[in-house]
Amino acid sequence: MNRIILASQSPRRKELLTMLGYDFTVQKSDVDETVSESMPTDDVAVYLAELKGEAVLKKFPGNIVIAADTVVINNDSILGKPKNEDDALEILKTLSGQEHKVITGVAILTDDKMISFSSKTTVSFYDLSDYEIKQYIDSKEPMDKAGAYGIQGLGGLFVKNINGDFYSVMGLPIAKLNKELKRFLS
Ligand SMILES: Cc1cn([C@H]2C[C@H](O)[C@@H](COP(=O)(O)OP(=O)(O)OP(=O)(O)O)O2)c(=O)[nH]c1=O
Repeated sequence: MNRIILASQSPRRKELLTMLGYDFTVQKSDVDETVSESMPTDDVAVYLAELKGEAVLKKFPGNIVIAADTVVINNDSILGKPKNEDDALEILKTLSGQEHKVITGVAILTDDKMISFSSKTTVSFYDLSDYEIKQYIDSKEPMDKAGAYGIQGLGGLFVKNINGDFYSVMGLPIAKLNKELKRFLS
């Protein structure tokens, strides 16, 4: 059966794929997201999206799988999800007053073909006081998000400028995905 499966546990990705109007189910991928330090940081998101997609397709062959990964890159280092509140504080201090990159990689695959692409956005933050950061961490919003913030939530108050696709920062570049998915399915 050619059904669409979103290989993601992210509620944001589910919400965003719903906007495209396709029927789909959700399966989480459970892959080890450790990557080699020698991999160029700009390639990591696509690599992980492919890995997640392949893991889910292996369990559910014969379907169309969509997977994604979002990374925040600051001075060529990847800032993942915070391990704890102290880590969130460190990450947000690093992003304060600076410009960083957010790359979301997407893979679409079936048994016999796979396409992947990425969407890069530049985000700059206002200067953040320690008090503002601590208040934000108290909201718990940063804890399950790359770079310890959510542009779609209270984290949006930190954003001075964004150059690229808002939805890609949130986890899924829906306009590009819409075009690529149509092409993939035709
Ligand atoms: C920068 C940023 C990230 N995020 C989220 C998107 C992703 O869910 C998360 C990055 O982690 P990911 O590893 O890309 O995704 P995930 O673990 O949440 O879900 P899965 O691997 O099962 O698909 O950070 C936001 O929601 N808003 C933001 O502004």
